[in-house]
Amino acid sequence: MTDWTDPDTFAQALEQAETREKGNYFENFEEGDLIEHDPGLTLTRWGNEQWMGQTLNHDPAYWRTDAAEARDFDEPPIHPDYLTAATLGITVEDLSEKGGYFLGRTDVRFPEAPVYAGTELHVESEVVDTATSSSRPEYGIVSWRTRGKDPETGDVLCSYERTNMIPRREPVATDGGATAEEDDEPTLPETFVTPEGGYFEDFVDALERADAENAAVAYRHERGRTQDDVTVASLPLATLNTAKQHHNVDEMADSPSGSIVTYGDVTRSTALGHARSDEQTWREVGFDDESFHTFVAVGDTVYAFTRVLQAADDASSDEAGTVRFQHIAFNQDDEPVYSGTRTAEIQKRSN
Ligand SMILES: C/C(=C\C(=O)O)C(=O)SCCNC(=O)CCNC(=O)[C@H](O)C(C)(C)COP(=O)(O)OP(=O)(O)OC[C@H]1O[C@@H](n2cnc3c(N)ncnc32)[C@H](O)[C@@H]1OP(=O)(O)O
Repeated sequence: MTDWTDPDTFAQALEQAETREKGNYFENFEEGDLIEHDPGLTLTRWGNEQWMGQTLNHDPAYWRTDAAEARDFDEPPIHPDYLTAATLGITVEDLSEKGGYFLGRTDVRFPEAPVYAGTELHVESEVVDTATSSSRPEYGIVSWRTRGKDPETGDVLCSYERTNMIPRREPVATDGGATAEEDDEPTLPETFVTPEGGYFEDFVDALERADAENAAVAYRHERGRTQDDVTVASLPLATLNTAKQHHNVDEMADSPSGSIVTYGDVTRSTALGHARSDEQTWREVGFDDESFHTFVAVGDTVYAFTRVLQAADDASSDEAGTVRFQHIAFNQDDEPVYSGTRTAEIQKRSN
């Protein structure tokens, strides 16, 4: 009788067998398609704390009841970074498990009301754009509008538009992409101003000083977080993110990165954690123009750099003001790995 586990026999069996594939190719997506994602998860306090702890998001309002109550929360809520990562993680099986790269995201928005542990997350996505990648014939570029909902109330808890490169079943002829233009000389302001503290007034004051001196409010944060198996593989899996980029070393050996890479939401949340450690965050409003510039892998260290763009006294609470930042995550070689703008309400000093 044939022993199917004999190595030579089994090698032949593998050659003959068809693979039951996962995920979708570029050709499977058509503008207007609405996809309801089967996976869903209950946002737990454990998942929240695991995410926040590993990404150095230590805002006490998300950890301690008294600090939560001081911010008008009933209890420590689910952190917006974990909510965003879970909303995206659930979509990967349908949208991007086939491979390709998470290029960017914009219009990330949260409602004013906090989300609490115990909420079940249901997620749907709509294909909003499909485009040819002129530089990479084996890929197309797909954008989706995704909404994470509380099925009990129907409330949208997190929404955004995300863009990925997605492998094509059949490569197409392309024009090879535009040739890179010569970069202009960088024209950075001569002076960088650093806020003296982390309250709203400190950002307003820094912007006023920068305006008077024709300078920028820009500074780096000291903390760094080296990527390890937990951040690269465990955190995305905990959000049901099935992208092989994060947990299949064997498959990734032949990819441009050569190995598994950090989930984009871990990279950005880590950089944001560093930035938030130097401010008095009141509430996250949203994120725009997020881009992932290059891979982050096990052994790389994620640092953060912040520019303060704008401040306005128009927050949802009298106790805070609104500040718009640009955050840039960078690695140990000073290469930008992520950038995005963030609108957040920052606590006022008087409180
Ligand atoms: C969840 C998840 C995966 C998943 O979801 O399952 C993940 O977490 S995975 C980890 C996080 N992720 C990364 O680690 C990627 C980091 N990144 C890179 O390693 C490089 O970026 C690259 C190798 C991908 C490309 O490298 P590159 O070829 O040199 O890059 P570019 O030429 O800039 O972009 C090529 C084409 O994408 C267009 N393009 C770029 N950005 C945007 C955008 N924001 N919106 C719309 N189109 C965009 C561009 O317009 C060009 O289009 P054309 O092909 O038509 O010219």
